[in-house]
Amino acid sequence: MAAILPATTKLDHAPVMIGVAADSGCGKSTFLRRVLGALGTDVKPGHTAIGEMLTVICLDDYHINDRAGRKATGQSALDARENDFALMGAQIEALKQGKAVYKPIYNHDTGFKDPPELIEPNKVFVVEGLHPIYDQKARSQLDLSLYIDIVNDVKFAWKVQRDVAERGWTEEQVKADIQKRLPDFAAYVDPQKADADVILRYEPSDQGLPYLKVKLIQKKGGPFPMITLKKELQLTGSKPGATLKQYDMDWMGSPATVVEMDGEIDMDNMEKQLEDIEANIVGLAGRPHELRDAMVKLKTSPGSQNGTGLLQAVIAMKIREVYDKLTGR
Ligand SMILES: Nc1ncnc2c1ncn2[C@@H]1O[C@H](COP(=O)(O)OP(=O)(O)OP(=O)(O)O)[C@@H](O)[C@H]1O
Ligand SMILES: O=C(CO)[C@H](O)[C@H](O)COP(=O)(O)O
Repeated sequence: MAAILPATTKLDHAPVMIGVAADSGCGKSTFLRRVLGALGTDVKPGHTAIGEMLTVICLDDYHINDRAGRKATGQSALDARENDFALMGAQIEALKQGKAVYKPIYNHDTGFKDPPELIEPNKVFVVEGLHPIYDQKARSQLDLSLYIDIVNDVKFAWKVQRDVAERGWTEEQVKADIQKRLPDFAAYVDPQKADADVILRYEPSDQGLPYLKVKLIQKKGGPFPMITLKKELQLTGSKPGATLKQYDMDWMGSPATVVEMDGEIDMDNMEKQLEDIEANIVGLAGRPHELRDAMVKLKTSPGSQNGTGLLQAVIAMKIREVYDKLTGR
């Protein structure tokens, strides 16, 4: 079976490719729901989520070995040597050219590789996983790349909360698992944040965990259409309140403009506070109250009260802006 098929479908524009790099369990599902909302489309859940406008490719499918194979090599799935970047790059390039591909499948339930599946052309592809920006070939096909940068203390707090409550792990086991992944994460995943167009970084709040300080780090002169703030904004109400501010910084050698939110929206006064935030943002390019409405719609999803949800919703609207610009929609 050929891994790449000739172009058959005539799209009226080249597919738009969005790369989302993040460690596993970092909230990509929630983020993708926000992107679907901004594009006004939906996908059918399945191994590969596919809709009439957008297809989500999980790059775990390009793991070379199955779980037992990795045990034999002694290498983790984060290790570049465990991922077929040549095939990944060739298939992302083919999809960008409007071709169909037979993409491999890595089955997380069984730990085996399943038979390849046919991926047909679509208007937008989100390629998400550990390494969308790692290899030059795949990276060069992306119209926009996002890195979700979660500092270890935050990752640890979330994982403990989920794995201890829902999966029967002890806190020590969660800690050991994170520690085991750290060297390969630092070697193969984390460096991608230097090359991403936009970085969403989660740190502990100045008021300490569980509150968060979230930074939207927008590289200057790149494909991400930047937002700025009219002024610094303080939101009061229930603890801890929130501060939104903006400043410039050097991000790993690139000049960047950062919009930061530290703290939380008062959920009893959510709509009003979101209106104040939305009115204070310059360059959002949305419909009136779109940000407020998107946040209210997903208010029970993780992060909807803090900067993770707010700035994910902003990025989702920006993905639509990039799509509109590239396709003349
Ligand atoms: N913004 C957030 N604020 C707080 N907790 C979060 C946030 N995003 C994710 N989490 C935590 O992480 C867990 C995983 O989130 P989610 O289900 O969206 O990730 P995922 O899509 O399974 O991860 P991935 O696809 O990256 O493996 C949630 O159950 C929640 O505990
Ligand atoms: O980091 C990961 C990406 O999701 C997984 O650990 C990797 O894909 C291996 O999967 P599994 O643990 O199911 O064998």
